[in-house]
Amino acid sequence: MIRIEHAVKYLDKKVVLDDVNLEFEDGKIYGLRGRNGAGKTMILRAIAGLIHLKHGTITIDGQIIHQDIDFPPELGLLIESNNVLPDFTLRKNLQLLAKIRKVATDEMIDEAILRVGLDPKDRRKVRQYSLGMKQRAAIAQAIFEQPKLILLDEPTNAIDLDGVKSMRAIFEQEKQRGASIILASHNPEDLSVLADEVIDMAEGKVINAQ
Ligand SMILES: Nc1ncnc2c1ncn2[C@@H]1O[C@H](COP(=O)(O)OP(=O)(O)OP(=O)(O)O)[C@@H](O)[C@H]1O
Repeated sequence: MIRIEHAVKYLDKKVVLDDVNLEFEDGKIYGLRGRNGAGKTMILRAIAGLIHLKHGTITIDGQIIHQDIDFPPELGLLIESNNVLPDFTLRKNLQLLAKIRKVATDEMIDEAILRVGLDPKDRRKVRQYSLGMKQRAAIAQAIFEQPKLILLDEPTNAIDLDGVKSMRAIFEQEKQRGASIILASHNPEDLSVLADEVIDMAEGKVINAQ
């Protein structure tokens, strides 16, 4: 369970999170909707522990971010800029990350790469991938350790039509596995097909009551 209480964040003297209060139950998919600049990415960054709030708290299973823990303990993350290292193969990327938490085996890594429609034996560096392949690689990175919480910012961007369907199927399977997913999307179908609950945001505020 994730609880955001009175979250306030300023950037360049502008309020980007304005007294946000939200609760996310385990095992559900939540969609964040809103115009460019509404604060969707900021919410994801805050839950991931990537920004410090001016006021308020974010509690993950009873532990407060930046007080009890630095980051959510089991996190899969795909936020905006692609953070897959471009000068390694995707397999090497995931193997390097796997050394940190030591939960993912080589089999889990290969399975994640196959699930997103890429080839674990591909010798190309991620730099040489197409835009859509890079996005698939980022999805593989977000899911390969079977995390409890998955945060996805525009996960289906740049992915072809068939690919979008299979990525949505992956997110559904992750939910069935027990993961909680919070995704920001401008794709209405991502939200209508996937989300158990949609949260509307505008100007740093949540505008629909939960
Ligand atoms: N590095 C930054 N410095 C200053 N302001 C920022 C920075 N990053 C984001 N902002 C501001 O924070 C606000 C919320 O941005 P955020 O990226 O959360 O929006 P969003 O809802 O994800 O938009 P989009 O749909 O375009 O991805 C915007 O007003 C944006 O200008």
